[in-house]
Amino acid sequence: MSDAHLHLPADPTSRERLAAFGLRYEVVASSDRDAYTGWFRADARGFHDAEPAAEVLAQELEGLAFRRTVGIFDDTIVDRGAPVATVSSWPMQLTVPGRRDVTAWAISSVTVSATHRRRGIARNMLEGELRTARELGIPLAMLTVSEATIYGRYGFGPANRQSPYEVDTKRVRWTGPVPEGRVHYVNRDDFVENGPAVAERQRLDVPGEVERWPMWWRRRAGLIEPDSEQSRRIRVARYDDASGTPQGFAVFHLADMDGFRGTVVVDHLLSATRDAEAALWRFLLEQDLVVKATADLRSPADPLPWYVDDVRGVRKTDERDHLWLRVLDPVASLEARTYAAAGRVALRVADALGFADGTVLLETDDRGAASASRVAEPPTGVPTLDVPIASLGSLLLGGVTAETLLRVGRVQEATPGAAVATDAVFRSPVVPFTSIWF
Ligand SMILES: CC(=O)SCCNC(=O)CCNC(=O)[C@H](O)C(C)(C)COP(=O)(O)OP(=O)(O)OC[C@H]1O[C@@H](n2cnc3c(N)ncnc32)[C@H](O)[C@@H]1OP(=O)(O)O
Repeated sequence: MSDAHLHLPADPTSRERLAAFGLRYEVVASSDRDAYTGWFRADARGFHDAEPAAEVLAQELEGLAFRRTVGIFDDTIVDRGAPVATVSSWPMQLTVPGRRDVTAWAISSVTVSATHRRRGIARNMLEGELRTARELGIPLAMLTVSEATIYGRYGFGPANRQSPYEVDTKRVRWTGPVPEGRVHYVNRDDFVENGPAVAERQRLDVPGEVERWPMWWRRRAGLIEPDSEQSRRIRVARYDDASGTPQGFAVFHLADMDGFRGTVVVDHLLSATRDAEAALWRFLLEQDLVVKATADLRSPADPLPWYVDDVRGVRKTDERDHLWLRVLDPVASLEARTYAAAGRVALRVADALGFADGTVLLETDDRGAASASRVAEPPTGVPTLDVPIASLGSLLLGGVTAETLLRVGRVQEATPGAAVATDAVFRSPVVPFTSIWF
């Protein structure tokens, strides 16, 4: 990863606009320990988290230094060391249909202090982020969100969904495959050591998957505060294939153990092969002294119900938006993925912020390769769809059809049948999913 994003100054347009309200908008360098610490304190406060413990803070200061951290400062407040707004961002690979990836601008830690809300600070920060990404030549931005009502106004559209599951483990019997490899208990360090290679083999399988960073592994394994009660509860099981290569991990803990009728809480299940996925689920569902298994953050298309005899023993307890995408360069974003069929479609993109406004002609061949170009007008006879920028983000990974967006008024047909023609090209066989928060 280049570190150009760490050195680019804060976006001048937002800097000027925020200065008019007496606010300083600045990149906080990780080398400036006091300011950097203040930024992390403000970030935690913005999400109503506890003040970070010293040992956690020390690790965050090192482990998240690959991110660009931006703060907005109000020099008139008492606690001037902490910014009144935070955002962090970095380039990260995003998988798109066709087992390909594209560099996207990941945005995280968006907070505005409770004392400074609803006066346009987030708007300036987000618009600044988008201009920064463009300045760096990055074709799209992405985030996982706390609320679904915040980011549409900046041109982000929901691109995939996530679900938690609950299994009545006494009710179901495993009917899925029983692979040849083995499940082993391993210590938590093993997940940090061998997990990244497994994730790297899995990443391109599913559109919407993203890269992970070293601290993610340590946090997931409970190694940030290894001696806390919560961390000590974490167990890790690894699946090795018949040749002994690690192909998957289940990170889990046991809850509600009173009366020996516990719950297996699956914190993360990672698998590079179908065998690993099946073996790990079987291991988790067949625990003794347990009556329930729960797993948060799984794909709404997870095969879990199909592994067991009584499909009603597996319940999807919710389903909601997860990854949101904001296309900045429609040509590069559309050309990054492959397509289901040969075809020509014109997309008249409306983008109030101007990044992607205009018409793009997408031409795909029968191998799925695409070329996209900006055109003044859609060529005669080419199916043409009017696409607000947020809807382009929703369509990109194939997580929703143009036909659905047409029904609900989130795209319009400029030529009759354009939605069906778009879907014929955009259709993707793998339901997009992002298996982490960032
Ligand atoms: C990727 C991530 O980090 S997701 C995490 C987002 N952050 C959080 O959830 C932490 C708690 N919330 C906050 O810190 C703040 O409320 C923020 C960052 C969401 C918004 O900050 P503000 O500075 O108050 O937003 P700002 O004043 O710029 O408002 C911009 C617009 O968003 C709207 N808006 C702001 N927050 C919300 C919200 N939570 N729900 C719905 N609309 C909102 C405003 O009404 C305004 O609308 P308009 O464009 O129609 O005028």
